[in-house]
Amino acid sequence: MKPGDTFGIRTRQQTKGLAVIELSEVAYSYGGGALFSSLSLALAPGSFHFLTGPSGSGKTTLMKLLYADLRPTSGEAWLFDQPVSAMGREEVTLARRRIGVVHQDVAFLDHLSLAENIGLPLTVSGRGAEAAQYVPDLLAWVGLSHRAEARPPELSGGERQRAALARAVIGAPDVVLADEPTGNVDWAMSQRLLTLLIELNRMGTAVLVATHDLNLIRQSKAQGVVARTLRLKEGQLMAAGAEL
Ligand SMILES: Nc1ncnc2c1ncn2[C@@H]1O[C@H](COP(=O)(O)OP(=O)(O)OP(=O)(O)O)[C@@H](O)[C@H]1O
Repeated sequence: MKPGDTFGIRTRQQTKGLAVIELSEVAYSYGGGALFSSLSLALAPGSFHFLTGPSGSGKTTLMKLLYADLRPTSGEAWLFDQPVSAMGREEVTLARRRIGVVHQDVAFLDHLSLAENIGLPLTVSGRGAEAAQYVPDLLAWVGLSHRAEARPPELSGGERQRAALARAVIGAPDVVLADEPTGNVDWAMSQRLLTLLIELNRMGTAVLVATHDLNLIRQSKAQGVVARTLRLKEGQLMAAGAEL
């Protein structure tokens, strides 16, 4: 596969309606040199991607472009078939409700309980009744029912990561973007998180996981996941190969 290839994801015209999120020949710079000059990637509904690459290669930046936290310097990003360049703040906010993000540095509101934190994406949008309905199920799904009333500072690293995943999916997103979701946890916990992500994907959610952990990617294959692994290096996105 050549650098710059779009991984079978063709051109924008051919993919219209086939991607939940798409980047088309996107460039990005923080102000110095270009981090990316022409990146293309489309996440099909229900797809599973891993994103690897050396530290500083731009994985977090790429994820921010995928949920329109950053806007491309040139090229176009599409959220659910809408070009981000034509979207106002309100439209981006609405589109983001369909995207669950698990950040590298998980942040919670420390004065709220874990249950309240998980329900927050719904309660802030006036859907408190739904939060009350779904939070217990989500706590059970991630194995944290017994920690519902705990404050975030009391949680272990693995508990925080699982809670972050529960919070990311409470709005039933079409796609989940997880940045190093297993960064600070041991192998058993990272397998548990991977299993949760696989379950989500089997229910139809598109998933993209940025990770340094090649064992995690191998493990997903052992669990029968059909995942595409991309490697970001020197501004180029390539299919990862031999090392897996
Ligand atoms: N807000 C910012 N302003 C300026 N430069 C930034 C900013 N955020 C990131 N960078 C730089 O952009 C490059 C890519 O950073 P990014 O965090 O996207 O990489 P990464 O692959 O996610 O790294 P890691 O694996 O270490 O988390 C790095 O050189 C980083 O220093």
